[in-house]
Amino acid sequence: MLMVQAKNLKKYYGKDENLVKALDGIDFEVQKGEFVSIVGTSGSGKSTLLHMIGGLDMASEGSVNISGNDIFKLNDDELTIFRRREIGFVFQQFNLIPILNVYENIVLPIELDGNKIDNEYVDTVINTLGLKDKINNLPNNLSGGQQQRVAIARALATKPSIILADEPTGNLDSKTSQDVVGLLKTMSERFDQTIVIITHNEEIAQMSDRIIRIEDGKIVSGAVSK
Ligand SMILES: Nc1ncnc2c1ncn2[C@@H]1O[C@H](COP(=O)(O)OP(=O)(O)OP(=O)(O)O)[C@@H](O)[C@H]1O
Repeated sequence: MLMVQAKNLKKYYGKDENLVKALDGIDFEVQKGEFVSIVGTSGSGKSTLLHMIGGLDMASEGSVNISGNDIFKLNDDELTIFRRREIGFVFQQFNLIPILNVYENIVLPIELDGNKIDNEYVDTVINTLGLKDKINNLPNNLSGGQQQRVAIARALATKPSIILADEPTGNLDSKTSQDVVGLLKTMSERFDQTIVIITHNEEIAQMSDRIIRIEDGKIVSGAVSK
């Protein structure tokens, strides 16, 4: 089942002599349950691409369809709700709420959406990520790897169509990075969760099901699954 489809996606910044073609005609697809990495050198357009797929910024041209929704056709309010329900974000800086404990951080997006917590599912996520004995801790009392695992649990909590992770291992040492990405892979397999990560790190990328390579705003390989 097709989960993400980008068509002729372009993002231009500035104009005339200052024109930057951050994305210059991108086409790709991600199937449900795939764990895909997007790899490219600094400035190649990775973050811009992730922001487009996540509905955080508008494209100059082209379309992004997520789980049957043409996201650039949604108005601001619809897009806000769509993001909250259908997209789980994971960032390099974890972005946990310091005054909430681990459990409260994880279930916050469910509560913000006014939904009932599926305790069995949330417990399974917490256990699989090895966070069971940490649920009452505040984020500041956790290691970086543990904090990122909480951010992953929070992203999974609403059962989104897709998880988008922007350099999720950027603040972690290499052993912890491999552990965290290994857990993302497990989550993808166990819950048939679609996951797209951006990474500079070739070793991390090799752990994914497919690598999309981007250069100068264009995809050079891996645009569709084999
Ligand atoms: N808001 C902006 N205004 C102008 N140019 C921008 C803006 N955001 C990004 N760019 C330019 O677009 C290009 C792609 O940037 P982007 O951040 O997507 O690359 P990246 O591959 O994620 O880089 P990095 O790995 O360093 O984060 C770069 O040339 C960048 O300078």
